[in-house]
Amino acid sequence: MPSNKSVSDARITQFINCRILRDHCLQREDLWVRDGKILDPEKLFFDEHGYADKCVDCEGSIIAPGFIDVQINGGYGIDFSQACDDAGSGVSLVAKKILEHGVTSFCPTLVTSPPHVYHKVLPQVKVHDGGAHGAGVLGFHLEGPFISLEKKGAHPEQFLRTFSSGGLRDLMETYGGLDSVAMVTLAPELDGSQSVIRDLCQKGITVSLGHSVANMSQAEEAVQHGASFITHLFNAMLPVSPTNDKSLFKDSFLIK
Ligand SMILES: CC(=O)N[C@@H]1[C@@H](O)[C@H](O)[C@@H](COP(=O)(O)O)O[C@@H]1O
Repeated sequence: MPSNKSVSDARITQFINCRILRDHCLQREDLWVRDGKILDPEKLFFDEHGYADKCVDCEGSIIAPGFIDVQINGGYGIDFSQACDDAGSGVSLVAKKILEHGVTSFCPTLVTSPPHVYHKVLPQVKVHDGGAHGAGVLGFHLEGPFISLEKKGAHPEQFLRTFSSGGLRDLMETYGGLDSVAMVTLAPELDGSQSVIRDLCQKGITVSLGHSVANMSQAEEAVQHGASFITHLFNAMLPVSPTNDKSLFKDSFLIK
């Protein structure tokens, strides 16, 4: 019997023989979907008197939300931070491969690089949805170059920058544009960073704090200006200890 057309014309799919994550464990249950939305079977049967139009046998597979990878620098022989002519193909290859590992969307990430790398790579990749062809691209994650010299970690020192031209101008000179950018990692203790955080957030770009020697009040101010993420927590920031009230780490609780 088909779905109840008086409620909706959209077809209903029933996934059977699958395991779904509920209450912290995998449970054998059917899953009902209409128009991309999971349905409550009780409402479907008793209120709507609806039934599935299509049945899919999952043969014991797990149905779970996809992973979102917000920091991936490349893979499968591709380095996103290379200024090449076919950056789009590199991103597409990685998008296809990571789908096999359950990643359904991601942010191709560039480490601290000279301006010509951003100018070359960023325009070649557009934000797009995922599908059977590969994971969706949420936009670039630009990790640096506005980070702390002291906590540069593996990032090349010669390309680090400060907001010496006032903020937004430094961003534009360095990155060339922000159209395909989803996230920027920066150190909030750099002069001018607070207005940059506000400007980025107003453009819908997520600001992540990292590679930083920020103290508590600098991190707190960054959160107030819109920062909402921390890049590789514990790594490349001041250490935390019972007597150290300076670490950015303590502010991760505020961000949460
Ligand atoms: C503490 C530190 O410096 N961490 C960096 C990280 O910021 C960077 O994203 C990654 C790139 O790795 P890749 O160059 O091998 O892709 O390298 C290191 O893990």
